[in-house]
Amino acid sequence: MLIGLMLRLLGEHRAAVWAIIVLQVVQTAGNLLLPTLNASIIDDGILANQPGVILGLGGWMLVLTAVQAAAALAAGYLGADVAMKIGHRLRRELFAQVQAMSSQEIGTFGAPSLVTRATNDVQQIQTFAVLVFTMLAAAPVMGIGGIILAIQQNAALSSVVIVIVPVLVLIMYLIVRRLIPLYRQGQALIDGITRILREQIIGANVIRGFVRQKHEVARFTEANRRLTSNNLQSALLVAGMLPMIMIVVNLSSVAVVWFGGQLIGSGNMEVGALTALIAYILQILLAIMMAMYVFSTAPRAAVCAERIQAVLDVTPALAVPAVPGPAGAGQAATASAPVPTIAVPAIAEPAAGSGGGVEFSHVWFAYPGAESPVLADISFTAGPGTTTAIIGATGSGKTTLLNLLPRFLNATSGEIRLGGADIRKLPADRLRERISVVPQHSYLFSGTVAGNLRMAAPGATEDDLWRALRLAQAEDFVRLLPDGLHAAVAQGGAGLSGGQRQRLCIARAMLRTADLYLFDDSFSALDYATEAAVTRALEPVLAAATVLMVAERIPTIMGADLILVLDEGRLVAQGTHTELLVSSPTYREIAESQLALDEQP
Ligand SMILES: Nc1ncnc2c1ncn2[C@@H]1O[C@H](COP(=O)(O)OP(=O)(O)OP(=O)(O)O)[C@@H](O)[C@H]1O
Repeated sequence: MLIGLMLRLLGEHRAAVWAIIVLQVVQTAGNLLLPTLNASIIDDGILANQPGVILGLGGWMLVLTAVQAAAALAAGYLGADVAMKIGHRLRRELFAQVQAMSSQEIGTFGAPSLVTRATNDVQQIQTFAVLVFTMLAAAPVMGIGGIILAIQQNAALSSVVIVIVPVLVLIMYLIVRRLIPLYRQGQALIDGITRILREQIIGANVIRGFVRQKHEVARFTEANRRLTSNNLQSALLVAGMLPMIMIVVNLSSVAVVWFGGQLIGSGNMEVGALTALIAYILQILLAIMMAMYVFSTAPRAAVCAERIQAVLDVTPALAVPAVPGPAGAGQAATASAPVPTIAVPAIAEPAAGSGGGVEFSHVWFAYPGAESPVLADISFTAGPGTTTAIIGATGSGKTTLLNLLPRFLNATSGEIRLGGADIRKLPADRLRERISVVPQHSYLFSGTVAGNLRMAAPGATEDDLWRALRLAQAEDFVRLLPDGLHAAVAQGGAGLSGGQRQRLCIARAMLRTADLYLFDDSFSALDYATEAAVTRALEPVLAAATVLMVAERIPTIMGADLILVLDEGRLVAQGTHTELLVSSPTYREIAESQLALDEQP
């Protein structure tokens, strides 16, 4: 997985990667030549009393060192540059993928894990790439070159390497085998701690309100302890590797000096040759250590690569297939739901000027892994220029039904038509351009009031923005903000009241001229008078469009052309207010209970 991912990412940096390899070869070759020059200085210069040789070879050593330093610098710079670009690309790919994923798909990973994958995991891959460029590229040249040059100095003494290498490889194998599960567990623990932190920051007031600080501190402390313990275990293993290697390396140096000393004593070896041989053996061992270090970090990078690839491998269920497959393609998880599925027709252009009439025909929907469908066999028609209200108990599937239209969720079976065209045949963006949504939870983004409104219509003028604010009864409070349209809005709209946020969301939706407007309980935070003012203002603007609105309050919906009554995912009745009062016991029950509440003193 790691190799596959790296090869794919390095594809567009081939020239830079080759340059890094060449530069590493140059700098390592320089490293390898230095002991031979040094041996010549000792044997042919110092011992032979030849100052000219010492100066000449010393000069070459200086030149070589300069070249080596320049190559190392250039390789380091290029390596870091390519690694950062890999990280940049991975983050971009992950971001685009998360944008394309449906809420169910995001839910399977969890938002905190996706954040860790796009930050920490990418960082691990980046760090690994730097190590590969700096160490792994140099290690083979250094190791193989060192062996050749060591044998050249003395073949018999060089055989010490044959003993050491398997010992070092065994040490590395044992440690890496233990590291892999630890790193895998470590990344999951980071996900966990991110999730707890996120919940505690977002839900700070709930925690304080229920005086649960102690419990939350204990929860965080436990997660923190487990992460620390995991990190300590892996750090200890990596740290323990170095002394073990050093023991093996030092013992081998002692052996070389011992046997080399005897060879010099018997006149079978020069002093310079022994110094060079020791230097080469150290270089061979250094090469092995570098490779071992890279391999000891590889398991963490491999785990991260696996986690990143798992996200990238998701085929977003909402992506419009080039050649459409069966319903729910890319939505494998829904296959287990006990609902029928049908084939998707081929992509076709929607009928031009067909308006925004909505038609549901035997639509079913089940969340992935759910035992029973949330929506069952829903059929209704909402003509252009009409308002259709959806009412039902909490959890009856109202939001789910609305979410099917812009394909935030894909129907498991059945057909939904907008303006006569099957919505699965339309590219998601084109479909969504025809729809304007006021979501149940009024979410605003960090920026300004104008920036938030222009999400719906980037080209809107300030006059347009004020007009939309006026429709949503939001003009007055925005005028009172210190910078008006340019007042800062915090993430999520913190700093604004629920009603203010809701009115800004309504204004945002009103900026878009759409065929279909979806209001999901969009007046719930408004008082009766404001709600009545908003609906009055919206009426002429929405006259030609199709409006689908979820609402809890009977007065909000009683003027609707069609009211759908949902009960546990089933459409139990449809009609106008007057019709339903007669024909639907469920509707009558809702109406009577609200009336009773309203009449209470
Ligand atoms: N992401 C999800 N995964 C699994 N089940 C879900 C998910 N979202 C909602 N549900 C379930 O689907 C059912 C319908 O939810 P939905 O939000 O559509 O109801 P609703 O009628 O809009 O409720 P409310 O009036 O409380 O907003 C509920 O039983 C809920 O538990």
